[in-house]
Amino acid sequence: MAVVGIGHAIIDLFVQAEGELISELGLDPGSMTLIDDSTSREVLAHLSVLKASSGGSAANTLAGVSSLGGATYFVGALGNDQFANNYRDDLEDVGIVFIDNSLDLGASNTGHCIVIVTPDGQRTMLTHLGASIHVLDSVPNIDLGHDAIVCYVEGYLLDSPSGGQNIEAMFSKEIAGVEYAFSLSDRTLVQRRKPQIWELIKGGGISILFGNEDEFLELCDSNDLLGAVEKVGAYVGEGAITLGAKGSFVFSRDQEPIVVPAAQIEVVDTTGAGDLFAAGYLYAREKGYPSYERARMGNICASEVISHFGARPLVELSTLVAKAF
Ligand SMILES: Nc1ncnc2c1ncn2[C@@H]1O[C@H](COP(=O)(O)OP(=O)(O)OP(=O)(O)O)[C@@H](O)[C@H]1O
Ligand SMILES: O=C(O)C(=O)C[C@H](O)[C@H](O)CO
Repeated sequence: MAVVGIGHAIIDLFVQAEGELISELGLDPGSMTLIDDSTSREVLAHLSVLKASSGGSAANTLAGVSSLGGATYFVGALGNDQFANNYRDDLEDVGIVFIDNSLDLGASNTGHCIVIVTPDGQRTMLTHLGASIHVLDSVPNIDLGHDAIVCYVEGYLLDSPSGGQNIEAMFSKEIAGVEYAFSLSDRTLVQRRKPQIWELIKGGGISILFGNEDEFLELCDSNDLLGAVEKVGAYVGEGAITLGAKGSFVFSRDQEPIVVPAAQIEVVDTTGAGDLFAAGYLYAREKGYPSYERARMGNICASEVISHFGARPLVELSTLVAKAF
């Protein structure tokens, strides 16, 4: 069994700032906004970077699965710069096999994300996709010789040129032993790409759907989470909705939805919370645990990543979860 993640390969540049900066920049707190290179330079000229590290939503999830002990592959696209070398090294260091799916042979910069963390631990992101947008230039081969594969696709990819089309092509092609998981990624992304997301959902190729409460409500144009779950559950067998400090909510065809409380933790930086939740959930699922335990492992993994700056775990998650399982 292995987890294959497909996502934007992004270097995260963390800065700390007061909430006023978010309003000065005209941003929606907690959201991800796409920016071009020159805007990125302008913003960075006024800020000091506290920490630069490898990120990207799906890759963060794989770092979590790998730290729990699972086999992982990352399909992405990097530029021709030092950031690309660092990114490759970081993947290798945590045991993730990199599959470069780019058809772009020209020199370009690796994608980066300015992650602004405010005193409440909330993160707001400005992303310059750079070379990462080439990840779905073609439909990747994810048939990697394992008897079972969960292929985890981040919703952010719908912002890449052939993203929607090639995700649909992947989801509609049945491969023995392969299941697809999809993450809604960001409320504003759901707003931008709603018809495309519904097409993917209604196509029936998604086995597991991840997202936070705002993303699910936005997707269903609703204020009622149970109603949203019913709507989505008609097409998707299983899903997990993260609820921030309230924990997570899991649903599946076989049982009533359940809420699983969050770990008690001092929040420093919420970047990667949803990504690491997905890591714990997928690993527990791979190990055959029932829904409640999948979400409980997700909550524990998320609690580690939000207790420090950065979107990747700083401790071995296998050791951390061993205390609770
Ligand atoms: N304040 C908190 N206390 C404890 N756990 C938390 C807290 N905030 C988040 N978590 C954990 O992280 C998980 C994901 O959080 P959240 O619902 O905020 O996801 P998200 O919005 O996708 O996060 P992000 O987009 O920052 O990755 C929650 O299900 C919970 O387990
Ligand atoms: O915090 C999140 O929701 C993330 O998905 C993390 C970022 O997308 C990622 O690290 C940016 O590179």
